[in-house]
Amino acid sequence: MPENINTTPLGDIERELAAAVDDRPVMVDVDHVSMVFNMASQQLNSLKEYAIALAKRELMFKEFRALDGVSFTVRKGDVFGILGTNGSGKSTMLKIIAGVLEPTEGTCSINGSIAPLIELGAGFDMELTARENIFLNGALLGYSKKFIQQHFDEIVDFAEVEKFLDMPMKNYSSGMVARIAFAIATVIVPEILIVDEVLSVGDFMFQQKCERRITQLIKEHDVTVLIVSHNNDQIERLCNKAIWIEKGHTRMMGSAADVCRAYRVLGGHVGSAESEAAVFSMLNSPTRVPDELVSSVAGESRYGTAVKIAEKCRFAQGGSLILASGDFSLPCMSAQGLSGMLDAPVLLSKHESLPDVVAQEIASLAPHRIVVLGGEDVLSSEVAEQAKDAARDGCAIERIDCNESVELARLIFDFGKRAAEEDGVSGWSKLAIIAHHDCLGDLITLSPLLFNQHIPVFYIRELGVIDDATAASIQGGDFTDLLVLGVDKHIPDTFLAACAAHGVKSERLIGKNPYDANEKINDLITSGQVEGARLTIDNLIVSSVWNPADAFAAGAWAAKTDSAFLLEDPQNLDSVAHAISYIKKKGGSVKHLTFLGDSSQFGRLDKEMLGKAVQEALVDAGLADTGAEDAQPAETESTDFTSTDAASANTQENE
Ligand SMILES: Nc1ncnc2c1ncn2[C@@H]1O[C@H](COP(=O)(O)OP(=O)(O)OP(=O)(O)O)[C@@H](O)[C@H]1O
Repeated sequence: MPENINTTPLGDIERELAAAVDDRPVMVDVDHVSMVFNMASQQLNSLKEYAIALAKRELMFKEFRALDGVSFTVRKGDVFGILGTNGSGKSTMLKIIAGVLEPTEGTCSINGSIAPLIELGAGFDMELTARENIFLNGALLGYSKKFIQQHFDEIVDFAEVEKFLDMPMKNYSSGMVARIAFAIATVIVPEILIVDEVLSVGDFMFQQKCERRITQLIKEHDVTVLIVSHNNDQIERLCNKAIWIEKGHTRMMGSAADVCRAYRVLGGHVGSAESEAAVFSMLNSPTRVPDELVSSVAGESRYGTAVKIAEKCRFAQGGSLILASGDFSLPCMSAQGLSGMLDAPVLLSKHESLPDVVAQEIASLAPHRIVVLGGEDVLSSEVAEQAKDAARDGCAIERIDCNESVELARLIFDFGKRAAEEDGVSGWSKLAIIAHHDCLGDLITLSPLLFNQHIPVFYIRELGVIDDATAASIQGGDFTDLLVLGVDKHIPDTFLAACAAHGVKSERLIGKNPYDANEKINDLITSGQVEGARLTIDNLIVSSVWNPADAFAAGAWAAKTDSAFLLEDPQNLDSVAHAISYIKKKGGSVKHLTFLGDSSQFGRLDKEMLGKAVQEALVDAGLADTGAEDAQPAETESTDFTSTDAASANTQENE
């Protein structure tokens, strides 16, 4: 678990505690419970070492506070969820409620019979068969032998283990153990059912069966249930109330929907307390996001995404096409300027074979020329063949034959120079970029400018080392300006001085962190500082820092749709808070968001939060209504954040 995880309360815990008072009987009353474990402070490798240390009175203990002053009340019929990241104290809390542990401070009162499903297999002897264990475990839970005999078939039926009854339980999977444990514990109708772990180890079908049984116990018998689960959706589905415990502290308490919502966005995520407060406040803002404000573009893979992007760009048929490897980012970034010069889409391929979706797009674009970026090690000759087969007859394959990114970038520049002369198109910009390999995010952010202004990108070989051929290309008279992505140790001042001697002015672009650099570059793009270019930002293309490959080929699309890139790490609250404040700072100029990638990159709430920031900025700028009368509670909000086509509407508008 990250160390810098926040533990301060979110929302008003006292108010929630007061609000919890109603007429239903209190079944579980947890009052300022703390649990302190004593742990040996030095590492002892054997019992012998332990005994010696104890005898010598050298054994030092340090206290570990697994729970710190936690209070809550569970009333009859409540289904109460406990959320928290690993090691936050959830199981300890349930063990205290089940009477397995005595709290160090505070009290825990229980009113009714409990069926605890806490430590799976705790009541089983793994050497015995399942049949024997059903009796053993039943006895431990206080059931008579006769009662078990009467309910034996019911338990076996529910657990679906009939065929394995006479097999020792040591051969059972954890899911099968969970099935039997759940079946035994719920064969009687307890007043309080405690469910830990069980719902997360069984398979999906069994989990659903357990959920149905729990729902039945609640509806038909008014059973009170406490559930610990890592599965947010499960807690939200089953529970009416929830508490979020983090490192033993209560972070939030309230309706399961509210707590799960906050946990989804903030739980286990790192970031400063200020960032978290900003994100939490946006999460709770009642602003309604109009459907058309947010869309997504996602193919089934990076190859499919690049195709979708190319489709949105509406490139003319019969032109040029650039084929790059989906595994190497640097050539893709170097290709953005060439892509702009030739008005050619960049499509991505695997090394050994051309993905079908790419072959189809090549067929539909019917290019007269395909520029293959890289040698045999980058894209195999089979790929080049398959691309040629997919294209129309007579399509020329021109390979820039080099397997190494630094040299390949330089050769792309040479290729562009020749192509501009031969095709009579406007050639390279007077501005070049030199970058350190780790500046991928910066290059993605720059890619609309690279496309729009035909800017080449060169790379350094290693820390402080610039190839002679690269230096010669930069200083050879084609450029007047150099944008430097990297600090002195990457690209030394001595090199910049040599460039100046050749009439090439340089400027370094350095951000405090990737998000700051992202903002600085977007400011540069929109400032008009780069000669001939003042791009506007209507649309922000939000790309996950974890999956930049989706953005490898998106420069053309961004340039053609007045878009800029916003790089975000949805699990890093500093990044999310930065994105929110950046959008707000743009003061209504951003009118649309397009998220790159599927729901594994950005969840519904991630999209909703940035969508709210855009909408609020538009309202503040007088460009949109508050929509206050439409505002709906968050959980019933109707916005569908999965639509994928607002961006293509956007493309049409802008073309
Ligand atoms: N008997 C014990 N002695 C010492 N430390 C303990 C003991 N039981 C639990 N802990 C510690 O207390 C903390 C809370 O543990 P607990 O099992 O309650 O967390 P949890 O939220 O249920 O975690 P998980 O989601 O991983 O199951 C952990 O750091 C754990 O190592």
